[in-house]
Amino acid sequence: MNTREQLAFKRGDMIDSMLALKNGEQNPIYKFEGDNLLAHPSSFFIAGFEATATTLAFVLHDLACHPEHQETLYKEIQAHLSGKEMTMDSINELPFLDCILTESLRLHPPLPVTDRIAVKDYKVPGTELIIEKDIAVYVSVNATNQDPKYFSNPREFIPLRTEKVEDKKFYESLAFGIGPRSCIGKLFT
Ligand code: HEM
Repeated sequence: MNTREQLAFKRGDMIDSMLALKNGEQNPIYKFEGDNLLAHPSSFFIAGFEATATTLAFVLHDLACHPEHQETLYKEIQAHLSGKEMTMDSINELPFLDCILTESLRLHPPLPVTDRIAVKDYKVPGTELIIEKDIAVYVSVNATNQDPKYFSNPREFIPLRTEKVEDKKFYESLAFGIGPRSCIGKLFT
């Protein structure tokens, strides 16, 4: 960041955004400087790197176990990308690749547990269980992603799933979490 600032060189990337926050008007409660500033790119790196690497490893594993899907994906890539520059937009036009990633993430979520803190007392419907305010709640992503209520043959790798979105409580799966604190990087992936 110091080097970028000294060279006054802009790339429109995250470092530029961090410098804009550092040099902009500061909120006295949370100042974008020192460790506070450093924490943001660090959390992006930590949150993004391992999860992406694990996802890719499992996608390759699933494709190796299912050569028929590997062949379909290969043909899709050839048809759309052969002889063209590979860009974010062109990669986003590969629907079967999306299905492969989504299904692999459903079966092998790199973060198999997500957590929240109850903001108020909550009675779990249909039970006598009360989750009290301030209690940490851990949600098993694997249990939801492999629940036969939402996914037929849940342990099978089926990229072209036919469940209707309206029949499911969750669109796709919980691999990127859910709600306002869901994964900020999911659109990059
Ligand atoms: C396939 C790759 C990835 C998977 C499966 C994944 C999964 C997740 C999950 C499950 C969460 C917790 C969400 C929740 O509790 O509801 C999360 C949070 C987060 N992820 Fe990812 N992630 C991936 C890639 C990335 C990348 C590439 C970045 C950064 C560029 C990133 C940055 C973050 C950050 C900053 C959070 C915390 C969000 C918050 O607390 O508001 N992730 N991710």
